[in-house]
Amino acid sequence: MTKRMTEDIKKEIERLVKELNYHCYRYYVMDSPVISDEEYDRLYFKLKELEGKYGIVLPDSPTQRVGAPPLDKFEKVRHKEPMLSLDNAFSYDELMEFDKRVRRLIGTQNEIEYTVEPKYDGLAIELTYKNGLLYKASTRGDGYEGEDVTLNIKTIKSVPLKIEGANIPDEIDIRGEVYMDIEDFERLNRERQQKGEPLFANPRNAAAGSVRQLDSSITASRKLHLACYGVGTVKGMEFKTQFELIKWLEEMRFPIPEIVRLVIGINRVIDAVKEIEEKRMSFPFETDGAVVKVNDFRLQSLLGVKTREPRWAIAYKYPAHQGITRIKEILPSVGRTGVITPVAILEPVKIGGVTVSRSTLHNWDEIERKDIRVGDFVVVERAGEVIPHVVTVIKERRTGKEKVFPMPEKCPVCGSKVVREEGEVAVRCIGLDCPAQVQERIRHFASRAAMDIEGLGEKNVELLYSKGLISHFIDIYRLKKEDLLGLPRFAEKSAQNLIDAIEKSKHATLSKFIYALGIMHVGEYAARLIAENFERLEDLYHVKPERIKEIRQIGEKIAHSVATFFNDLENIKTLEKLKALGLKITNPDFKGRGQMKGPLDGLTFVITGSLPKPRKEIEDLIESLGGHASSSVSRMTDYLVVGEEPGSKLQKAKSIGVKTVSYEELLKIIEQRKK
Ligand SMILES: NC(=O)c1ccc[n+]([C@@H]2O[C@H](COP(=O)([O-])OP(=O)(O)OC[C@H]3O[C@@H](n4cnc5c(N)ncnc54)[C@H](O)[C@@H]3O)[C@@H](O)[C@H]2O)c1
Ligand SMILES: [Zn+2]
Repeated sequence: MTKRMTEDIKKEIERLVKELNYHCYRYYVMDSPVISDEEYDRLYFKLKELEGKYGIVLPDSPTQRVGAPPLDKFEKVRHKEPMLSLDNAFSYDELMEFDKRVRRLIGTQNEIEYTVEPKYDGLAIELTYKNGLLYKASTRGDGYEGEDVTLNIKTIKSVPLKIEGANIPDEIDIRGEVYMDIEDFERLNRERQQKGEPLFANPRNAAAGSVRQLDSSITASRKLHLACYGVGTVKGMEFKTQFELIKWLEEMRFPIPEIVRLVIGINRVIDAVKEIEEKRMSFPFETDGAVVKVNDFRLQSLLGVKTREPRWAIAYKYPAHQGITRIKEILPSVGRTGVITPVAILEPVKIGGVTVSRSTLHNWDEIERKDIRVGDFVVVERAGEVIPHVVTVIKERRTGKEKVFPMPEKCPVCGSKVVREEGEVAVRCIGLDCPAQVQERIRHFASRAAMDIEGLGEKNVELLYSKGLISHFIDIYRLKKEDLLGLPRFAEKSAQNLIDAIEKSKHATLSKFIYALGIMHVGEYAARLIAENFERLEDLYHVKPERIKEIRQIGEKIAHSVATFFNDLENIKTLEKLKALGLKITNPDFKGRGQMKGPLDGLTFVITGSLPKPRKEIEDLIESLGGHASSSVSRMTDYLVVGEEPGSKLQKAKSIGVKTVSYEELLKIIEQRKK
């Protein structure tokens, strides 16, 4: 390699180190990152690769250290044993490699015993207890030295100030994660928005920011939680395994991770990793992965540590659901009810393996509150099937060229006046013949979850509408093949296909048909509930709102909207015309009128410990009476049903003020509510 090339590589490494160190500062010190974790990880791995390939490692490289040094405003605390980071695996193959490495280093062919726990996305904390009393709490800092945050940590209600029992060590350093539930994070951000304070990018930053400031009354107001999963130095006692440690922590009333699995062999590890991935969406807090640890502490010390991370553990990372990108433009989009929604067109960004290029901005109140401008860098979140949305703007990255996007005065499609009703945030086009609305209604009618007419998507609806062939969904059933032939995009075969698809759609189920009608507030789920309760379409004609409201889980708004629709004579005429055009509706979902509200309607229950009957049976009972049985305690929980040997859910429930009842009390509640 020429001298020139070596120079270039050195420069590149220096540049990466400098950039990454800036991001570490933003992330670990200021608790306010300006790039996404995925982007950070990409740069980090690039640096690591160059370092490995060319053997150039700068002393201040982020690959050589954990976190960032403590802030001067805090007293410093030296950790007796360093608090390390974790190595990452992004695939099951990488987990298998980890297992192979472990077995090779130990020198065994046998399967290894591992624990698998959710990876809490929060702030690592060390709690030192002397003679049973909480003596000091410190942050991880740079791994060797952290910040003294004892006063702040003491305000977290689930942190035991004292450990009691026959079996307690003289001194122990317990490690865990301080975190904030997603709901509380969102509430906090809403409050900050109202006060014009900067928003936190995610619950992790919010938790870290709440602990790493000097006013403990602020920490106390933040609803923080703790999950303990590890230990540093212990004097006067000995733990043999990770699982034994966790059991002891639980016994001593420390909050422990929601799930801790003890398994043998890497295949069972992968099962547990999958289990946590499935359950994590129902956790009230963020989990960004699962942590796999060699269970036996003797084997752990045999394996030892590297500069930054132990060799006996690895974090399997789940796909992220946040990313950071730039808003290229904002487009007002007119929906089928005339509501105009601002949509952000984004520079495409990969979030959890899916490319996201648009995101809803909901309404202009939201734009104003979050101060979102064209050209801004924003944190975008995509969770499950929900449409991606903007969490916050990264104002630090503004150049001054960003543009405010005003509320339109006219409908961008038909030019009609735009109104905003009293007490509503939505802006609506009031044009009766607004093509956008008409086309959206037709497109909705034909969409997969509704009448499922293949070939009648956005483009073709627009084409047929512009040719005057359809101006209402009823016209779909008047289309003839001759109408289509000769249109751009339609040849003999494609025209026949569309006609066939329309013919097929005439055999619809009532639930899909109700959904297809596009009645305000009636989504797929509500449509199904209605179909479960009304046998025939005609039974809905002139229905009273009270009758709809009797249906379990259907509220005032939907009941009113459905009744209004079916009491309108024009609408009934349309439905009759559709029948005359050959529409045949069946209702396989009908369950009879027995589906009315149950005694537990609207209540959420969680079960912990062992009860007189199998858990599944009790959950079924709750659900059959209209209640909801959930697997984890959150603020949404109404009752925690407590059996013998309850788990950590009990503590969680107590710390957030969820009511607890015994099995007998549950039965009493049911009896009382039946009256
Ligand atoms: N966006 C940015 O600018 C930026 C900057 C720096 C770092 N980062 C991100 O931070 C991460 C690296 O941070 P890190 O070094 O703190 O490592 P990490 O957060 O990936 O993993 C290590 C930590 O996991 C925690 N943890 C949670 N649950 C645990 C459990 N059950 N058992 C053991 N530990 C558990 C511990 O606090 C431990 O210190 C990367 O994902 C990176 O993307 C982002
Ligand atoms: Zn319009």
